[in-house]
Amino acid sequence: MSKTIAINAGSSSLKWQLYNMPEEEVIAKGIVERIGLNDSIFTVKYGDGQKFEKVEDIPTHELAVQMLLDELINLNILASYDEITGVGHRVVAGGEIFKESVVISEEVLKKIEDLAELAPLHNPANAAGIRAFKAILPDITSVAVFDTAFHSTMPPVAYRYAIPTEYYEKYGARKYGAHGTSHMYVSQKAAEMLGKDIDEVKIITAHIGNGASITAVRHGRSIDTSMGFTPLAGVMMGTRSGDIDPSLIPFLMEKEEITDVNEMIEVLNKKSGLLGVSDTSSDMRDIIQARKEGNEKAQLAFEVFTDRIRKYIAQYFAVLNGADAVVFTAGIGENSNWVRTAVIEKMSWFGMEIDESKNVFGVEGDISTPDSKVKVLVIPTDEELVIARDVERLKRFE
Ligand SMILES: Nc1ncnc2c1ncn2[C@@H]1O[C@H](COP(=O)(O)OP(=O)(O)O)[C@@H](O)[C@H]1O
Ligand SMILES: CC(=O)OP(=O)(O)O
Ligand SMILES: [Mg+2]
Repeated sequence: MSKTIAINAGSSSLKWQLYNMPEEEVIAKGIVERIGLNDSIFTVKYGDGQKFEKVEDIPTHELAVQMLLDELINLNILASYDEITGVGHRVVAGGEIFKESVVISEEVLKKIEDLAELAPLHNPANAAGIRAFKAILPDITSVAVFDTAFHSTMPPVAYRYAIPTEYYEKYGARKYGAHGTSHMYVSQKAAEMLGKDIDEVKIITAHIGNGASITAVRHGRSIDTSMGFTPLAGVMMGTRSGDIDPSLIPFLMEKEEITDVNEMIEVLNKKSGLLGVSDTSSDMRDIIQARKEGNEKAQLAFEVFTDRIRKYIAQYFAVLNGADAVVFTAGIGENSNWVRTAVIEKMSWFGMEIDESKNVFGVEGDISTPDSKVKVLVIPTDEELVIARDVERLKRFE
């Protein structure tokens, strides 16, 4: 038996799970939130229901990794680091270079860092996590699992932008998508739930967390997805605008006297979305609470958010020429019956109807009525498990 750790480093968080493999038994898991801000929150769950939490400033991903490795020993989860034989890291952008998971060499790591332009909020954090692990555990199998890999099957008709061809050819200016590990995992689960072979079904997957994207899946492959060249495009998110008219960028820069375009992109990445429209919060739980209290901006933010998701789902009915199921996953998709209802209730023409008695907090599985032609499914995602499986698979080739 060997232990494998899966690391999912986000722009401001680091989620991890430690497994006994190949049994896929979770030994411990944790999350470090608010990295780079004050009062970062460090949580570990282990044993039979034990929990460890501390709140202190954690300025970097390196420190977060160092702390989690220290606590594995301090909390007696591990007797020694020798028990860990593999680590898998989520990497958001793999560009056109990485179409599947790879063992991380120095050259691979350099390329991941070079791909930061395609995921400015994510790849630098992913690379920092990799470097921090390499420094402490240099000899274990280290694998990168790319968010973009599942989308590498998209046809040119989906991934090309209507801009001069030379920009695609010279710079790879195209759609890459993200959250692929999650879209793959939940679409496979959906086929199982429908009792059908993945090859026979058409599925629309809605990964709605702090970052959010919608994907059209046919024959188990991604054929279109809402995120673009970077994870800024597509539906509205917690702090990201999603699709906007690009002409707004120079217009707003002039009006606001912003001279650096990166500053403008930062506004679209970090000050927009739910936060920007509501002027209240980027967190859906706060938005739902505020709208209940009559906050009109929060109400509008909620409506724009669900409107954009509905429109992308509708688009993908056209791309797939129909679908067997729509899947909701990730923090909001799994937990918010309000969002699911708001998205689906205006889509009865598409053959979807939610059974509200099933659409409750904590539900998993089919939430549609028996008459609903297209099934509406809630499926918890598990990016960490897919990562751990890839480490196990690639270990054999080391
Ligand atoms: N019970 C809930 N109701 C509504 N939204 C929720 C609930 N629990 C979590 N969320 C939302 O999920 C989002 C975070 O999702 P998550 O998938 O963890 O994001 P990420 O991985 O991108 O950091 C937040 O907007 C949070 O408010
Ligand atoms: C790519 C992306 O948006 O990831 P996350 O949802 O973890 O921010
Ligand atoms: Mg996520």
